[in-house]
Amino acid sequence: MPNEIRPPLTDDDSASPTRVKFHAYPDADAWASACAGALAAIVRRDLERNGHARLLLSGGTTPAPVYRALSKTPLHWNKVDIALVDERWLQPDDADSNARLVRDTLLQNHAKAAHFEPMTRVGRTLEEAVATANAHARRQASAAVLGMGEDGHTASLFPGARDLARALASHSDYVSFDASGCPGAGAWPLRITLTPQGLSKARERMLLVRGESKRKLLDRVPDSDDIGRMPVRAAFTTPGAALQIHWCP
Ligand SMILES: O=C1O[C@H](COP(=O)(O)O)[C@@H](O)[C@H](O)[C@H]1O
Repeated sequence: MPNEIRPPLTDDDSASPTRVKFHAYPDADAWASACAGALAAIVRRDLERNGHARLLLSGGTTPAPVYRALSKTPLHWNKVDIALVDERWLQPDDADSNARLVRDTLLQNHAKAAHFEPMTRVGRTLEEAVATANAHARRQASAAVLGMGEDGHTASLFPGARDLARALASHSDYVSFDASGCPGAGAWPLRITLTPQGLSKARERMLLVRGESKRKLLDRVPDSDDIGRMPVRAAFTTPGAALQIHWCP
């Protein structure tokens, strides 16, 4: 992957420590409850200020305990929109879809009343799904909740993918993404993903990370100058809200 790929909106591509805050917790329970508390505070603030709130959520394996904890928080969930940071090109109820993860973990308990916008729908083409995600993205997100894969991907921005440069440079909030040949994409190479352009608009930015190997990976991000190999760097360098990293072993 060439070195020259850069996020489009970044004047200064150095990952400034002033824009990144690292929160470490002793265990998964403390981590989940603190992250859920931080998200609840963001939602509450936007409900008070604007009368509505909107969260962009990642899938994968990491965030489930946070979403479960958040689902039990009493909020005016009927005024909250839940959308996805990225999705695998699967039917909306597929067990491996990010929509299913959000439904099974967050959209329970109090949070059942939230309004969910899955990206995929039976009969919807990939192009229609991307267009719909971009139309919904006109409403500013209260927060974008990101994850990070062991390969350094975030959202569905995969290292070494042929679509990466196009996604990083896109002026759309969401794009389709072909991650064929990227081991980190698993059995689901075709994706829809938030771009740095979309990320730049979120009022708050969180990165949820667990485990020692990912912590070592995180430590390497500020010194990595190759976003093509380390797309999570976009979370550090894209202008906008500071990046709040929440980590536990
Ligand atoms: O495929 C994906 O992976 C990332 C990271 O997932 P994890 O299982 O390592 O937590 C996730 O953030 C993204 O939403 C998902 O589509």
